[in-house]
Amino acid sequence: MSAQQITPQLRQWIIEQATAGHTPDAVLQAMLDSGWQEEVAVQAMEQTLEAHLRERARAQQQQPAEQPAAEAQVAKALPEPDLETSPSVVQAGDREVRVLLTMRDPRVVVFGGLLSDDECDELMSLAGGRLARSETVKTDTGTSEINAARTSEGMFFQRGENPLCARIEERIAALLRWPLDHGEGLQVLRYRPGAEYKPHYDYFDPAQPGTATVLRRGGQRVGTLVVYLNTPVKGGATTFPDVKLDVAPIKGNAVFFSYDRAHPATRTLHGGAPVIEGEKWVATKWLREGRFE
Ligand SMILES: O=C(O)CCC(=O)C(=O)O
Ligand SMILES: [Fe+2]
Repeated sequence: MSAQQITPQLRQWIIEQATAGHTPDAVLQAMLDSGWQEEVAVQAMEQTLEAHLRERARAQQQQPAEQPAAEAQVAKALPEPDLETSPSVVQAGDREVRVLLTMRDPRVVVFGGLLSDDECDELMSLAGGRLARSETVKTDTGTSEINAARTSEGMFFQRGENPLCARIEERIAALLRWPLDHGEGLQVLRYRPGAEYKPHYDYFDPAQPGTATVLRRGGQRVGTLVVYLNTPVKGGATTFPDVKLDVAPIKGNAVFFSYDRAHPATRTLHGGAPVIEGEKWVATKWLREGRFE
């Protein structure tokens, strides 16, 4: 076999598997199953998930820390736009963004014109060639499978990977008053007709065995910003079933929601409704409670 390269795509795939809660062993096994040389696979894992591997060694000696009861957690700082002086617009660094809707519980804010049409088009074309059907590793067998709940195709950019991503990341950091280094790289998803993302929570489930490990890198997710890169012809709303809210996917607009704890009580259950006609493209930015390096 010729020398195998550790590509950014491979590193991104490893991070996706880890953030989906799969153990390093399962991820490694999936790589070996799909033809990676063990030496290359291990090196890729180490480079990508040093903290992850350190935690695995530690986890063999100690049980993961107990999660405090949801009620016992104290209020923590969250990403939040500055809407105090004006309810209709917010200055997001280099761009003025419209505020179209705010909801207190769950905290949801819909923004208008976060990205220009040109920025949306450029982001779609940068992501286009790198889209792959979102795969996850089956925890029981360690093999890869297509996740039926998520029929979109996706890719991750590294943070600051290109000038456009860097500009958008700075804008989002200013918009939500949340440090740039507390954000994951932008994820781009494309839904074709019939594709959907069934209702889910974006925080890492404390009941999953892999979660304690995943949290070593940046801690919990505390906020999500979904930016619409195009306007599907029909379907594709972002839905919040607990509060019966549907957000229309409109090019350049974005929906933000935050969650102070990893618990359904946040009412941040949400999904991408099936696309009926045309395609739907989104860029998702997840915000962590700590530095995501
Ligand atoms: O496509 C959508 O509207 C929602 C996307 C989403 O939930 C996510 O990326 O986590
Ligand atoms: Fe989500």
